[in-house]
Amino acid sequence: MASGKFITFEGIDGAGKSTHIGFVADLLRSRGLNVVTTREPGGTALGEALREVLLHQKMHLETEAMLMFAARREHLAQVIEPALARGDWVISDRFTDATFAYQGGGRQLPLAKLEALEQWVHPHLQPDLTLLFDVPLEVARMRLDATRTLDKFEQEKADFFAATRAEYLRRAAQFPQRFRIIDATRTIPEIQQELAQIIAALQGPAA
Ligand SMILES: Nc1ncnc2c1ncn2[C@@H]1O[C@H](COP(=O)(O)OP(=O)(O)OP(=O)(O)O)[C@@H](O)[C@H]1O
Ligand SMILES: Cc1cn([C@H]2C[C@H](O)[C@@H](COP(=O)(O)O)O2)c(=O)[nH]c1=O
Repeated sequence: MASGKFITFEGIDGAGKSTHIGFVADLLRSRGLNVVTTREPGGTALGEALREVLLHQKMHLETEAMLMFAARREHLAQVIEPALARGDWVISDRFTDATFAYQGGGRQLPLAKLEALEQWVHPHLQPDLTLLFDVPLEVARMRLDATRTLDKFEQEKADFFAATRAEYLRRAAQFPQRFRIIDATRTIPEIQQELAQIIAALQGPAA
């Protein structure tokens, strides 16, 4: 059986990552692949309940980081690991890079503490491909303001998002083999054209 791959979408709030998940999933499905789309925090009943708490309640920053990993543990056990074991492809709207970027960069939690949690929760699994949707803060803010009521993270100030974006970019430089930085200031069709090329290269020649 062909083995599925694990693709994650990352970026600061409003960068535009969620807009493209359906497009990439449809591309893969059009090639006959089984695709599971999911998100973090969330993806399971417990994860979605934790998401409500995480996105709307104030808490100690270490509690926040540990709850992100608790939701992830359940997500891995119930959704991600079984899907990959079946040979399905998994697309997740955020994964552990988000914890490093938001709790490590934005909230300034020591990265060593997050590395310890990562080692505990998924010592042997990393995404095959991480698409980092990158935009300047002002662009992200404008896109968010246009659309919705802001949650706890989206209400953070510019310096929080500057630190979050910087940590994403630092990780992209640290793990160049799995990260692709997408210039998300471009139009949606331009971005989709690049995504199609990246996915084709990841998948290899059509059968
Ligand atoms: N390339 C683009 N150009 C213009 N508008 C865009 C672009 N990409 C997304 N948008 C719009 O920006 C808004 C935010 O997009 P989206 O929800 O995909 O962002 P996101 O990065 O997933 O945000 P969050 O992480 O907060 O969910 C939406 O209204 C979407 O239609
Ligand atoms: C996984 C994860 C997420 N977050 C933050 C990032 C976003 O502000 C929200 C999720 O909302 P989205 O609109 O679905 O992207 O949660 C975080 O701080 N740490 C994490 O590990």
